[in-house]
Order: sequence, then structure tokens, then C-alpha cells
Amino acid sequence: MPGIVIGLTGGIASGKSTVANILKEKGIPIVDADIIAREVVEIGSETLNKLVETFSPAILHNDGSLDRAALGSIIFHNEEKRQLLNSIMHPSIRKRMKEKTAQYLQEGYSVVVMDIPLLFESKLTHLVDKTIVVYVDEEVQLKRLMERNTLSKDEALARIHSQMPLKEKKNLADFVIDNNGSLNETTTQLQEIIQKIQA
Ligand SMILES: CC(C)(COP(=O)(O)OP(=O)(O)OC[C@H]1O[C@@H](n2cnc3c(N)ncnc32)[C@H](O)[C@@H]1O)[C@@H](O)C(=O)NCCC(=O)NCCS
Ligand SMILES: Nc1ncnc2c1ncn2[C@@H]1O[C@H](COP(=O)(O)OP(=O)(O)OP(=O)(O)O)[C@@H](O)[C@H]1O
Repeated sequence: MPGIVIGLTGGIASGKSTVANILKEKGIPIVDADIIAREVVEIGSETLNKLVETFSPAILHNDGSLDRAALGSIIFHNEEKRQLLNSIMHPSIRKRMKEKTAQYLQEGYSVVVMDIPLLFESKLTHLVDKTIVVYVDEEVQLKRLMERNTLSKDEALARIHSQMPLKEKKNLADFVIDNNGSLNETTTQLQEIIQKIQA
């Protein structure tokens, strides 16, 4: 019986990693796009060199590593530059995500989760069998993002508005987790969804 691939998505700071960690504790492997996005821009990588050519060496720290805050302040305030960034980074991220997912399925896992923030924006739903959206109200999302990343309201809103509205994603999902409440409430919803998917 081939394994089921679940696409986990939501909005920035909506709780995808929090949900992914609960799944990890259940022994379900997670293929995390954000982690892979860090791997593909390691010092000396072709992708990082392309980013420097495109956005200038101002996006590097003195040690040659990517200054994530510097690049973020450029692309989250400029749609054209964000699309340019995506065209440079997404092919290698997507390739590596597919490889990791295929590897877990080959190892015999019955469920594999792909944690992809831009699952719907990047039209990647063909890679997964079922989708789960982690939903929060925008004011909760804004508060949690500002607190977690110590961002100004303006910076946090720029990031939130660089993605498809969560209300839209909610309507596209096979399953929705309402993460406005406690971690326990989120865990209960997740357990019910996993039981339905594995049934
Ligand atoms: C711009 C970067 C360097 C900022 O790094 P930073 O450490 O501040 O953020 P981090 O990587 O933790 O991402 C935080 C969240 O931002 C959102 N986000 C990231 N990239 C994008 C993007 N291109 N468009 C919209 N939202 C994005 C996601 O919700 C992500 O979970 C980084 O976000 C990045 O490399 N983005 C491009 C890769 C990408 O598109 N990742 C999403 C894969 S689906
Ligand atoms: N149910 C909850 N109650 C309170 N705080 C929460 C809850 N879920 C998540 N958080 C907190 O909100 C913040 C964002 O959660 P998390 O990092 O899981 O979101 P994310 O969707 O993975 O974010 P990103 O898009 O940046 O990857 C974190 O500080 C997390 O601890």
C-alpha cells in the first residue's frame, strides 16, 4: 500500500511548524520547505551566488553567509523582487523536496508530510494527496508573528500580505485546523484528521 503524502500549509506564523512538531512526535516524517530553503543557500552554493548577483553582496554577512533579514526586507516589500527570488530559489527547493519525499515513501512510511508555506501560491497541490491548512485569524497571526520574530507591525503585515489570504487557503483545503485556541485544542483536531486520512 503506497504511502499517503499530506501537504501542510497555512500563513506565516499560523502554526505549521507547531503542527509539524506534533506529527514528528508521532513518528511521521516531515519534509520542511523552510529548512530546505536554508540548505540551498549555504555558503558556496550556486543558489547563493545567483542571489548575490541579483540582489548585490549587501545581502551577505561579513562571513559570506546569507543575511536573511537584509534579503527579507528587500523581497517582502517588493512583489517583483519577490518573484525574482522565487524564480531563483524554488526550482532547487522543489527538486530537493520531491527527492526527500520519495525517499521516505521508499523507506515504507505510510504517511509523509510536506510542510510547504506556498503550497497554493506555487500551485504544488499535484505533489500531495491531501491538504491541511493551519488557520488563524489575522489579528492572532499578526500578534504571534510580531512576538516570535520581534518585527514591527509594518514588517509583519508586509510578510502576511505577500501570501494568499488565509481565508482563501481555508476554502481550498481538504482539512482545516483552527489554531486560534490552545495547543491541546490544535492537537485534538490534528489527531482526528490523521485518523480520517489513515482510515
Ligand atoms: C527571504 C528569506 C531569506 C527570509 O528569511 P527569514 O529567516 O526571515 O524567514 P524564513 O525563511 O524563516 O521564512 C518565514 C516564513 O516566511 C514566508 N516566506 C518565505 N519565503 C517566502 C516567499 N518567497 N513568499 C512569501 N512568503 C515567504 C513563509 O511563510 C515562511 O514560513 C526566506 O524567507 C527565504 O529564503 N525565502 C525564499 C524561499 C521560499 O520561498 N520559501 C518558502 C518555500 S514554500
Ligand atoms: N495554538 C497556539 N497558541 C499559542 N501560540 C502558538 C500556537 N501555535 C503556534 N504558536 C506560536 O506562534 C508562533 C508561530 O507558530 P509557528 O512557528 O508554528 O508558525 P509557522 O506557520 O510555522 O510559521 P512560519 O510561516 O514562519 O514557518 C510561534 O511562536 C509559536 O510558538
